[in-house]
Amino acid sequence: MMSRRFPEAAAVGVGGFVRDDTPTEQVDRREAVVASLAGTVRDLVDATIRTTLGDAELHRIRDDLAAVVDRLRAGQLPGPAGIRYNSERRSWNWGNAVMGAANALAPPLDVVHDASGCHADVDLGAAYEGPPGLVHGGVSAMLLDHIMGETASAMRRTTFTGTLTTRYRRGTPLGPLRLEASIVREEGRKVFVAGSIADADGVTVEAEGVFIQPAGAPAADG
Ligand SMILES: CCCCCCCC/C=C\CCCCCCCC(=O)SCCNC(=O)CCNC(=O)[C@H](O)C(C)(C)COP(=O)(O)OP(=O)(O)OC[C@H]1O[C@@H](n2cnc3c(N)ncnc32)[C@H](O)[C@@H]1OP(=O)(O)O
Repeated sequence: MMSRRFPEAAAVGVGGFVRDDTPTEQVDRREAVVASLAGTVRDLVDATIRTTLGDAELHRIRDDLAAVVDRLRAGQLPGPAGIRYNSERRSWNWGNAVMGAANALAPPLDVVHDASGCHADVDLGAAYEGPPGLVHGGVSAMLLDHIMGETASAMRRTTFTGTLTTRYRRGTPLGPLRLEASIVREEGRKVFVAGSIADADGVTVEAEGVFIQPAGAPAADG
């Protein structure tokens, strides 16, 4: 498996874009496997939060899980997963906090690029609670940061969050939610993006963000 820095990443001084010539079909197969594992770990997180079992049983379960962790540790990357891509332009970032297929902490967000920007439908459970029954404000900001960042990047350029402003109009209930984002305008290396989270009754959080193409990164249309 060949590995070298993505030239654009080197230009902007950011590591972690790694060329990886695993064929797409093999990447897809592996992604399904790690996503299935992460799905079960996500169930584990939810089950752990909501368990009412007694202390002795929880100690036994903890020991069983510690043994599972040891099995996973038998083969590990030396650091975080980063973003990998192959010559067919298939890229994968399985550790990403918001959409990483292998990351049980990620809801995960399945972002769809559409004509006006991006949207995603997500169903947030007990692990994302802040106020009782409501989504943690930091989680809302994290999900918006991601979908707005993907919108700014538009699958063709690197942008980083410069400023993200969120307005929490009312509590966001746990359960099914819709995220949307679109580009408002661009000024040089700055991309201004609007985003929102909505439940069945309408918008709960609005956001504005300035996403910046780092100096040295290729021009928007380059
Ligand atoms: C070949 C294609 C490849 C495509 C690859 C696509 C990959 C897509 C993959 C997956 C999508 C994932 C989506 C991710 C979503 C999540 C995003 C995050 O979580 S990002 C992590 C959090 N953010 C940071 O850690 C940034 C840390 N900050 C910085 O790195 C710098 O401060 C940076 C880049 C933001 C600005 O640095 P400077 O050196 O470029 O900035 P200066 O030259 O001083 O300013 C340029 C302009 O920007 C304004 N500016 C600078 N900083 C600003 C800020 N913080 N807020 C607002 N404006 C700012 C300035 O006023 C200036 O504007 P004037 O040109 O004068 O009009």
